[in-house]
Amino acid sequence: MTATTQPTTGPADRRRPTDAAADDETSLGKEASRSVRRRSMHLLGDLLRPHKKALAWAAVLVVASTLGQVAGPWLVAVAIDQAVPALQDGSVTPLVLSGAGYLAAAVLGGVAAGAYVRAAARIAQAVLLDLRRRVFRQTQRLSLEFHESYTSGRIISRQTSDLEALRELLDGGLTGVVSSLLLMVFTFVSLLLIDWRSGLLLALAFIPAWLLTRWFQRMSQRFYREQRTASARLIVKFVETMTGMRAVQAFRREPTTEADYRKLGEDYRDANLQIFGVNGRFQPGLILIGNLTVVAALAVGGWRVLEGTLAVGALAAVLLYCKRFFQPVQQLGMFYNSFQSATAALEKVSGLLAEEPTVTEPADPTPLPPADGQARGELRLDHVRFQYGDGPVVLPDLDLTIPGGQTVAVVGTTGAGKSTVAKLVTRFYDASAGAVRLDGVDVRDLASADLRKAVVMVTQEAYLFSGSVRENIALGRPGATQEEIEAAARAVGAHEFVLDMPDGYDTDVNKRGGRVSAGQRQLLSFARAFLADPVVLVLDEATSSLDMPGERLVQRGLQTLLADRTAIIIAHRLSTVAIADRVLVMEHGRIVEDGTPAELIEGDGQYARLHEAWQDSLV
Ligand SMILES: Nc1ncnc2c1ncn2[C@@H]1O[C@H](COP(=O)(O)OP(=O)(O)OP(=O)(O)O)[C@@H](O)[C@H]1O
Repeated sequence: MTATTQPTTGPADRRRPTDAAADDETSLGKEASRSVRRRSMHLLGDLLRPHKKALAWAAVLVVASTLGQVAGPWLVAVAIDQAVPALQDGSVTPLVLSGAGYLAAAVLGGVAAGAYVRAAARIAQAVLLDLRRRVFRQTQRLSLEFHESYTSGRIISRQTSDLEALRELLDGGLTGVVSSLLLMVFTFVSLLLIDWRSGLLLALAFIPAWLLTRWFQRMSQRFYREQRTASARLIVKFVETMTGMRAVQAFRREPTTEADYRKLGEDYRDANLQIFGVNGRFQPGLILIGNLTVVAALAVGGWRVLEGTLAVGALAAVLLYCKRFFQPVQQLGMFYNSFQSATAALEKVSGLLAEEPTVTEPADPTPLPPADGQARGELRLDHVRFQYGDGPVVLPDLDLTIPGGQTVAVVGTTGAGKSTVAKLVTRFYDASAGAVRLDGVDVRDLASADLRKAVVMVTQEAYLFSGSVRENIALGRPGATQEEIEAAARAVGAHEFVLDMPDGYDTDVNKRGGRVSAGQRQLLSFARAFLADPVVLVLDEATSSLDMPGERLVQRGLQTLLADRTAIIIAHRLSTVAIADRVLVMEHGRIVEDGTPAELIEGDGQYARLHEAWQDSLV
């Protein structure tokens, strides 16, 4: 399909506002923002559900490691306030016990922290693998309509940079966030238990820290969205330019594309700078609040020690706790960055995953009538009306019957709707009204496997997958034997040049058929279609990229391919039209002429004029 590999712009972009289309918005409304968040959370829940047990184990480990950490200052307080005085009284045991306790807490904390990191990593990797697969499966599942509006660059950025952002968060960030949060809570509770007045002081200091964090959250959420959008646009531009490199160079578009790319690169840089600007205020702000709190705790605590209302050891523990409390806050701030970027990524990925195919599989498919010696492959377009999304009507009312076995050539001015007819017959799109029927069965009622077997489309692009020539032909019928593959290649006239290739049928065609000419690529795709042996064949502009000798070669292959099956050929080349039983001339979505090539040439319509001009061009 041309459309799946070439990003479209223009009309496609103003069509159906897809769920995923929202991902280009940088500032969403409140309601939209909430629904996007709900959608992301739902996806996250869905991804984590299979790991419930592992998550519970990780939670046990993180609690154990945090307990190990907060026990330290408390044991210091015990040592100073109780063990040291006991030592002065001649008893060593309390000091030995608190020392041993400190050691045990440190070992427990360390071992549990290590096990937690490993457990969390296992969950994270499993979730990422699951998500990667889901995104890939989804992009294949979605209809052509989606791919024509959601550029391939955007899908690439979903699968790469967005999943990368999630990986960064899950790999390290999330582990850190959870243990940091827990450490803060445990530290605060321990402080309250040791000296509730200092606890209140800390709670007071937490107010400006909280306000600062909220400000940071708001700003960075916006800037991270902008950053991700800017990064996606940059990738889209890059992919578009690379996939359309021929057109870029042919039309000397390099300066324009470079200017566009530079502008997008600058936008990306600016978005990043904004993030750093916010970070640059948030981090030092928190450090300042943390240090001021320690100073205040020391001043108040020192005074109370002098007064005799606070023990020296308790003061030491208070100071350690105050200092420690703000360490995770800082860490949280740092993790918050990757958290933000991962949330934005998750929003976009969940948008993609929430898309539903517009062409759906019937719940209760109708089988095609069995072949009973009668000609099969009758196509009927029953008062078909069609428009792309909510765009203008492309086909107002197309009523057409193509008897089984007939070869129909469709010609007409550009934009007349010829390719649209092909897309409806192959059910890449569904009619907006009316129906397309194959042997009397509405194509919407056919199982997609049956439809794909019965109707095959060969496009101008004749896409070859990386792999051998054999594999590429065999795509027509998986499991075909070497003899069948060769027979198909022979039938369409591809066998000879395949044998001339370095490894014959085992030659790797490389990506996009780099080693074969356009005509040869076309013949290989004919062989693939021949092997598939469909009842209906649709050829979209199949010969338009060929030179004359190449065309003659393809022409012969084409005739073999068309024999005994219904065929719709959308062609600009009148040489292809000549082999058709019937010609349809289309204009503005309507059939304006319908007849055999000879009849139309005899007449004085559009086709006669086209044919005359073509004849003149040949002399
Ligand atoms: N994916 C799409 N989204 C929105 N509009 C589309 C899409 N594809 C085609 N159109 C519009 O539908 C109309 C018919 O297009 P179509 O491709 O069927 O014409 P065509 O006769 O095959 O033209 P050509 O000979 O140039 O290939 C055009 O106006 C085109 O702009």
